[in-house]
Amino acid sequence: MPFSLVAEEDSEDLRREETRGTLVRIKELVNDTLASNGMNDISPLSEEDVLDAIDRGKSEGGPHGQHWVLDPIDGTKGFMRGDQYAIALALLDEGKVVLGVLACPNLPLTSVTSYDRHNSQDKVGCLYFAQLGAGTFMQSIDGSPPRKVHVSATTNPEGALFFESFEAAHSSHDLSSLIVKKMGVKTPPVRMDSQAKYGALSRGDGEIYLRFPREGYREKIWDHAAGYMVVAEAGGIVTDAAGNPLNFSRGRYLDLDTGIIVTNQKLMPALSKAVVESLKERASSLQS
Ligand SMILES: Nc1ncnc2c1ncn2[C@@H]1O[C@H](COP(=O)(O)O)[C@@H](O)[C@H]1OP(=O)(O)O
Ligand SMILES: [Mg+2]
Repeated sequence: MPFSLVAEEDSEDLRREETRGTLVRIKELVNDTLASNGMNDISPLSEEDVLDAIDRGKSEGGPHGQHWVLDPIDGTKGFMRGDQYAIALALLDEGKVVLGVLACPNLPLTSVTSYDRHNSQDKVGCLYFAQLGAGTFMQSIDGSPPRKVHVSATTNPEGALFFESFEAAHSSHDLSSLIVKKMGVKTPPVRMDSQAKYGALSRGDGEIYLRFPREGYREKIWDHAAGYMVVAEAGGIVTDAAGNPLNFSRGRYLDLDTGIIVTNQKLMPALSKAVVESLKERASSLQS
Protein backbone atom coordinates (compact mmCIF):
# COMPACT_ATOMS: atom_id res chain seq x y z
CA MET A 1 0.00 0.00 0.00
CA PRO A 2 1.46 3.42 -0.88
CA PHE A 3 2.19 5.72 2.05
CA SER A 4 3.98 9.00 2.60
CA LEU A 5 7.09 8.98 4.82
CA VAL A 6 8.97 12.05 6.04
CA ALA A 7 12.26 10.75 7.40
CA GLU A 8 15.66 12.06 8.32
CA GLU A 9 17.93 9.76 6.33
CA ASP A 10 18.49 9.07 2.63
CA SER A 11 20.61 6.40 0.97
CA GLU A 12 23.20 8.68 -0.67
CA ASP A 13 26.14 7.66 1.55
CA LEU A 14 25.22 3.98 1.43
CA ARG A 15 25.22 3.98 -2.37
CA ARG A 16 28.96 4.71 -2.50
CA GLU A 17 31.42 1.88 -3.24
CA GLU A 18 33.34 2.53 0.03
CA THR A 19 30.26 1.79 2.12
CA ARG A 20 29.34 -1.48 0.36
CA GLY A 21 30.33 -3.56 3.42
CA THR A 22 28.03 -1.51 5.65
CA LEU A 23 25.17 -1.91 3.18
CA VAL A 24 25.59 -5.69 3.10
CA ARG A 25 25.59 -5.78 6.92
CA ILE A 26 22.44 -3.62 7.08
CA LYS A 27 20.68 -5.86 4.57
CA GLU A 28 21.53 -8.92 6.71
CA LEU A 29 20.27 -7.22 9.88
CA VAL A 30 17.03 -6.17 8.18
CA ASN A 31 16.39 -9.67 6.85
CA ASP A 32 17.24 -11.29 10.22
CA THR A 33 14.86 -8.89 11.96
CA LEU A 34 12.04 -9.57 9.51
CA ALA A 35 12.53 -13.33 9.93
CA SER A 36 12.69 -13.14 13.74
CA ASN A 37 9.40 -11.21 13.72
CA GLY A 38 7.65 -14.05 11.94
CA MET A 39 7.57 -12.28 8.56
CA ASN A 40 8.88 -15.33 6.75
CA ASP A 41 6.33 -14.93 3.94
CA ILE A 42 8.26 -11.86 2.69
CA SER A 43 11.11 -12.85 0.40
CA PRO A 44 14.50 -11.59 1.66
CA LEU A 45 15.29 -8.00 0.65
CA SER A 46 18.13 -7.24 -1.75
CA GLU A 47 20.60 -4.40 -1.23
CA GLU A 48 18.65 -2.31 -3.77
CA ASP A 49 15.40 -2.99 -1.85
CA VAL A 50 17.03 -1.68 1.33
CA LEU A 51 18.31 1.47 -0.42
CA ASP A 52 14.89 2.08 -1.97
CA ALA A 53 13.17 1.61 1.40
CA ILE A 54 15.45 4.23 2.98
CA ASP A 55 14.65 6.62 0.13
CA ARG A 56 10.92 6.28 0.77
CA GLY A 57 11.44 8.95 3.44
CA LYS A 58 11.69 11.87 1.02
CA SER A 59 8.11 13.07 1.40
CA GLU A 60 7.61 16.76 2.11
CA GLY A 61 4.73 16.18 4.56
CA GLY A 62 2.40 19.19 4.74
CA PRO A 63 -1.15 20.07 5.78
CA HIS A 64 -3.07 17.49 3.72
CA GLY A 65 -3.40 13.73 3.95
CA GLN A 66 -1.51 11.34 6.20
CA HIS A 67 2.27 11.27 6.62
CA TRP A 68 4.48 9.03 8.75
CA VAL A 69 7.34 10.97 10.35
CA LEU A 70 10.43 8.96 11.28
CA ASP A 71 13.78 9.59 12.94
CA PRO A 72 15.50 6.20 12.96
CA ILE A 73 18.19 7.40 15.40
CA ASP A 74 17.48 10.62 17.19
CA GLY A 75 20.41 11.80 19.31
CA THR A 76 23.18 10.23 17.23
CA LYS A 77 25.83 11.78 19.49
CA GLY A 78 24.24 10.14 22.55
CA PHE A 79 24.06 6.82 20.68
CA MET A 80 27.80 7.02 19.88
CA ARG A 81 28.63 7.83 23.52
CA GLY A 82 26.44 4.98 24.83
CA ASP A 83 24.06 7.52 26.41
CA GLN A 84 20.47 8.38 25.51
CA TYR A 85 19.02 8.08 22.02
CA ALA A 86 15.57 7.37 20.61
CA ILE A 87 13.75 5.87 17.66
CA ALA A 88 10.89 8.26 16.96
CA LEU A 89 7.81 7.63 14.83
CA ALA A 90 4.73 9.83 14.50
CA LEU A 91 1.66 10.01 12.27
CA LEU A 92 0.42 13.32 10.87
CA ASP A 93 -3.20 13.54 9.77
CA GLU A 94 -4.29 16.75 7.99
CA GLY A 95 -1.30 18.55 9.52
CA LYS A 96 -1.87 17.40 13.12
CA VAL A 97 0.07 14.78 15.05
CA VAL A 98 -2.33 11.97 15.97
CA LEU A 99 0.10 9.24 17.06
CA GLY A 100 3.56 9.17 18.61
CA VAL A 101 5.82 6.21 19.37
CA LEU A 102 9.15 6.71 21.11
CA ALA A 103 11.60 3.93 21.84
CA CYS A 104 14.37 4.86 24.28
CA PRO A 105 16.63 1.80 24.58
CA ASN A 106 18.93 3.34 27.23
CA LEU A 107 16.33 5.14 29.36
CA PRO A 108 15.88 3.63 32.87
CA LEU A 109 12.45 2.09 33.43
CA THR A 110 12.03 3.77 36.81
CA SER A 111 13.36 7.34 36.65
CA VAL A 112 16.48 9.06 35.37
CA THR A 113 16.89 10.60 38.83
CA SER A 114 16.85 7.38 40.85
CA TYR A 115 18.65 5.08 38.42
CA ASP A 116 21.60 3.12 39.81
CA ARG A 117 23.61 1.44 37.07
CA HIS A 118 25.18 -0.94 39.63
CA ASN A 119 21.80 -2.25 40.74
CA SER A 120 20.81 -5.10 38.44
CA GLN A 121 17.14 -4.54 39.40
CA ASP A 122 17.21 -1.16 37.62
CA LYS A 123 16.33 -2.11 34.06
CA VAL A 124 16.78 0.17 31.06
CA GLY A 125 14.77 0.42 27.84
CA CYS A 126 11.41 2.20 27.56
CA LEU A 127 8.78 2.28 24.87
CA TYR A 128 6.22 5.11 24.88
CA PHE A 129 3.10 5.36 22.75
CA ALA A 130 0.49 8.08 22.62
CA GLN A 131 -2.65 8.46 20.53
CA LEU A 132 -4.66 11.65 20.24
CA GLY A 133 -7.28 11.67 23.01
CA ALA A 134 -6.21 8.31 24.45
CA GLY A 135 -3.30 9.24 26.74
CA THR A 136 0.33 8.18 26.89
CA PHE A 137 1.50 4.70 27.85
CA MET A 138 4.93 3.32 28.70
CA GLN A 139 6.22 -0.23 28.81
CA SER A 140 9.62 -1.86 28.94
CA ILE A 141 11.18 -2.28 25.54
CA ASP A 142 11.12 -6.06 25.97
CA GLY A 143 7.38 -6.11 26.51
CA SER A 144 6.10 -5.52 30.07
CA PRO A 145 2.39 -4.58 30.31
CA PRO A 146 1.94 -0.87 29.41
CA ARG A 147 1.06 1.64 32.12
CA LYS A 148 -0.49 5.06 31.68
CA VAL A 149 1.88 7.92 32.48
CA HIS A 150 1.26 11.53 33.42
CA VAL A 151 3.46 14.60 33.69
CA SER A 152 4.48 15.82 37.14
CA ALA A 153 1.86 17.74 39.11
CA THR A 154 4.52 19.93 40.77
CA THR A 155 3.43 23.54 41.10
CA ASN A 156 6.43 24.92 42.98
CA PRO A 157 9.37 25.80 40.70
CA GLU A 158 11.76 25.41 43.65
CA GLY A 159 11.28 21.68 43.57
CA ALA A 160 11.28 21.44 39.78
CA LEU A 161 13.89 19.64 37.73
CA PHE A 162 14.78 20.69 34.20
CA PHE A 163 16.13 18.92 31.14
CA GLU A 164 18.28 20.29 28.35
CA SER A 165 20.54 18.93 25.60
CA PHE A 166 23.76 17.23 26.62
CA GLU A 167 25.40 18.97 23.64
CA ALA A 168 25.90 22.70 24.33
CA ALA A 169 25.98 23.24 20.55
CA HIS A 170 22.34 22.08 20.29
CA SER A 171 20.85 24.40 22.91
CA SER A 172 22.13 27.38 24.88
CA HIS A 173 22.91 26.24 28.41
CA ASP A 174 23.48 29.88 29.48
CA LEU A 175 20.00 30.93 28.42
CA SER A 176 18.36 27.94 30.14
CA SER A 177 20.25 28.73 33.31
CA LEU A 178 19.06 32.36 33.24
CA ILE A 179 15.43 31.25 32.69
CA VAL A 180 15.29 28.70 35.50
CA LYS A 181 17.08 31.04 37.91
CA LYS A 182 14.33 33.60 37.32
CA MET A 183 11.74 30.94 38.14
CA GLY A 184 13.48 29.96 41.36
CA VAL A 185 14.48 26.46 40.24
CA LYS A 186 17.14 25.22 42.66
CA THR A 187 18.33 21.94 41.14
CA PRO A 188 21.05 21.66 38.47
CA PRO A 189 20.04 20.64 34.92
CA VAL A 190 19.67 17.05 33.82
CA ARG A 191 21.48 16.95 30.45
CA MET A 192 20.34 14.23 28.08
CA ASP A 193 20.43 13.53 24.37
CA SER A 194 17.47 13.01 22.07
CA GLN A 195 13.69 12.92 22.48
CA ALA A 196 14.25 10.69 25.53
CA LYS A 197 13.86 14.06 27.35
CA TYR A 198 10.20 14.18 26.24
CA GLY A 199 9.75 10.58 27.45
CA ALA A 200 11.30 11.27 30.87
CA LEU A 201 9.20 14.44 31.30
CA SER A 202 5.98 12.66 30.28
CA ARG A 203 6.20 10.33 33.30
CA GLY A 204 7.24 13.03 35.76
CA ASP A 205 11.00 12.43 36.12
CA GLY A 206 11.34 16.21 35.75
CA GLU A 207 9.13 19.22 35.06
CA ILE A 208 10.76 21.44 32.42
CA TYR A 209 12.52 20.93 29.07
CA LEU A 210 14.19 23.92 27.40
CA ARG A 211 15.65 23.95 23.90
CA PHE A 212 17.28 27.07 22.46
CA PRO A 213 19.36 26.29 19.36
CA ARG A 214 21.66 28.89 17.82
CA GLU A 215 19.99 31.52 15.66
CA GLY A 216 19.24 30.27 12.15
CA TYR A 217 18.97 26.57 13.11
CA ARG A 218 15.78 25.09 11.61
CA GLU A 219 14.10 22.40 13.72
CA LYS A 220 12.89 19.34 11.76
CA ILE A 221 9.50 17.75 12.40
CA TRP A 222 10.97 14.26 12.99
CA ASP A 223 12.99 15.63 15.93
CA HIS A 224 9.83 16.63 17.84
CA ALA A 225 6.60 15.08 16.50
CA ALA A 226 6.66 11.82 18.52
CA GLY A 227 8.05 13.48 21.66
CA TYR A 228 5.47 16.26 21.43
CA MET A 229 2.62 13.70 21.28
CA VAL A 230 4.00 11.68 24.19
CA VAL A 231 4.15 14.82 26.40
CA ALA A 232 0.87 16.37 25.20
CA GLU A 233 -1.15 13.19 25.83
CA ALA A 234 0.46 12.89 29.27
CA GLY A 235 -0.98 16.31 30.15
CA GLY A 236 2.02 18.53 29.35
CA ILE A 237 2.34 21.62 27.16
CA VAL A 238 4.84 22.13 24.33
CA THR A 239 5.19 25.58 22.72
CA ASP A 240 7.74 27.83 21.10
CA ALA A 241 9.27 30.64 23.15
CA ALA A 242 6.42 32.98 22.23
CA GLY A 243 3.81 30.51 23.52
CA ASN A 244 2.63 29.36 20.08
CA PRO A 245 1.77 25.68 19.67
CA LEU A 246 4.18 23.75 17.41
CA ASN A 247 2.91 23.57 13.83
CA PHE A 248 3.75 20.27 12.15
CA SER A 249 1.85 21.08 8.94
CA ARG A 250 4.44 23.26 7.20
CA GLY A 251 6.54 20.50 5.65
CA ARG A 252 9.83 19.05 6.85
CA TYR A 253 10.69 22.02 9.08
CA LEU A 254 8.88 23.45 12.11
CA ASP A 255 9.87 27.07 11.40
CA LEU A 256 9.01 28.37 14.81
CA ASP A 257 9.76 31.41 16.89
CA THR A 258 12.88 31.09 19.07
CA GLY A 259 13.21 27.80 20.95
CA ILE A 260 10.95 25.10 22.33
CA ILE A 261 9.68 25.03 25.92
CA VAL A 262 7.91 22.16 27.65
CA THR A 263 6.32 21.84 31.09
CA ASN A 264 3.08 21.07 32.94
CA GLN A 265 -0.05 23.29 32.88
CA LYS A 266 0.59 24.84 36.29
CA LEU A 267 4.22 25.85 35.70
CA MET A 268 3.73 27.17 32.13
CA PRO A 269 2.71 30.77 33.05
CA ALA A 270 5.83 31.24 35.23
CA LEU A 271 8.02 29.56 32.62
CA SER A 272 6.64 31.70 29.76
CA LYS A 273 7.22 34.88 31.77
CA ALA A 274 10.81 33.87 32.62
CA VAL A 275 11.49 32.99 28.96
CA VAL A 276 10.19 36.34 27.65
CA GLU A 277 12.19 38.31 30.24
CA SER A 278 15.37 36.31 29.64
CA LEU A 279 15.16 36.69 25.85
CA LYS A 280 14.71 40.47 26.26
CA GLU A 281 17.71 40.64 28.59
CA ARG A 282 19.83 38.62 26.19
CA ALA A 283 18.82 40.81 23.24
CA SER A 284 19.67 44.03 25.08
CA SER A 285 23.00 42.67 26.32
CA LEU A 286 23.90 41.70 22.74
CA GLN A 287 23.09 45.25 21.55
CA SER A 288 25.14 47.01 24.22
N1 LIG B 1 23.29 22.89 15.86
C1 LIG B 1 22.22 22.22 16.26
N2 LIG B 1 21.31 22.83 17.02
C2 LIG B 1 20.21 22.17 17.45
N3 LIG B 1 19.95 20.90 17.17
C3 LIG B 1 20.82 20.23 16.41
C4 LIG B 1 21.99 20.87 15.92
N4 LIG B 1 22.67 19.98 15.19
C5 LIG B 1 21.94 18.84 15.21
N5 LIG B 1 20.83 18.99 15.95
C6 LIG B 1 19.76 18.02 16.19
O1 LIG B 1 19.44 17.89 17.53
C7 LIG B 1 18.91 16.58 17.73
C8 LIG B 1 19.44 16.01 18.99
O2 LIG B 1 19.29 16.96 19.97
P1 LIG B 1 19.58 16.70 21.47
O3 LIG B 1 20.10 15.32 21.58
O4 LIG B 1 20.60 17.73 21.82
O5 LIG B 1 18.27 16.91 22.12
C9 LIG B 1 19.31 15.74 16.58
O6 LIG B 1 18.15 15.39 15.89
C10 LIG B 1 20.17 16.65 15.77
O7 LIG B 1 19.92 16.58 14.41
P2 LIG B 1 20.64 15.51 13.50
O8 LIG B 1 19.90 14.24 13.80
O9 LIG B 1 20.40 16.01 12.14
O10 LIG B 1 22.07 15.48 13.95
MG1 LIG C 1 17.09 13.64 15.27
